[in-house]
Amino acid sequence: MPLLVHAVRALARSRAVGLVVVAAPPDGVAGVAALLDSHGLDGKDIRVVAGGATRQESVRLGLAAIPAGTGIVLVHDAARPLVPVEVVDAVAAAVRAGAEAVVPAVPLADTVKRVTPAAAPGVPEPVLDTPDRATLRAVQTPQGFRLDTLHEVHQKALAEEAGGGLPPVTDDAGLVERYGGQVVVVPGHEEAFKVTRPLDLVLAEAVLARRRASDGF
Ligand SMILES: Nc1ccn([C@@H]2O[C@H](COP(=O)(O)OP(=O)(O)OP(=O)(O)O)[C@@H](O)[C@H]2O)c(=O)n1
Ligand SMILES: C[C@](O)(CO)[C@H](O)COP(=O)(O)O
Repeated sequence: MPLLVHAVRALARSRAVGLVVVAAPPDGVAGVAALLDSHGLDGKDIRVVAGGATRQESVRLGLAAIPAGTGIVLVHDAARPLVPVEVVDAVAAAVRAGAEAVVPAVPLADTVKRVTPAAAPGVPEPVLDTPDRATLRAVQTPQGFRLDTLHEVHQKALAEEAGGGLPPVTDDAGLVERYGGQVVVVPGHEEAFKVTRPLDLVLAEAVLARRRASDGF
């Protein structure tokens, strides 16, 4: 099953989710819609829209497809197909309980160094400092927001970009932070990792095999 289907299914399985909007490559909207249609995803309403050139633009275009009056929106990566439903539920619950922006995250296993990035790959990089690992978190998705909050920060960012302003952020919570909002972290899950490198695919296969063996997932 394609990773995208797993990612949509991970959201659709949550009782907190009523509608899933998928931002697809503009020339792939019909194909993605047909793919998702063929998988009958928990009977949830699935809409596919044309995405943008960056993640931030895709999110903004996806937001436009969400009915006004919706209270909570979760933004997920297709690249995090195995997020457990408990994480989806916990993020939605934290927004419902009053947080304006919620991020699932896990502590870091590695010590992290801040460096001056090298001009070319392989060139030694001078270390600037070592942040206290206890204060760092690796953040995941889905990230949860009040719809009005997320809409407002995306519109502000769009206006700034039009004026040649700040570059796109790498996650939506970053936009809330940029405009002074309060983001909170809730526990994420090691299985919500991002499938980016070849080794991640091996790990994803192993997680799926374990789930199949243990609960017929
Ligand atoms: N134009 C884009 C680019 C990305 N995404 C979303 O953002 C997620 C992360 O995308 P990307 O930055 O391409 O992640 P990776 O492929 O993991 O690349 P890298 O970590 O190397 O940046 C994707 O899963 C997708 O859901 C999007 O909606 N629209
Ligand atoms: C949103 C995210 O997955 C949080 O870790 C991450 O920032 C996405 O980054 P990418 O470079 O767009 O994959």
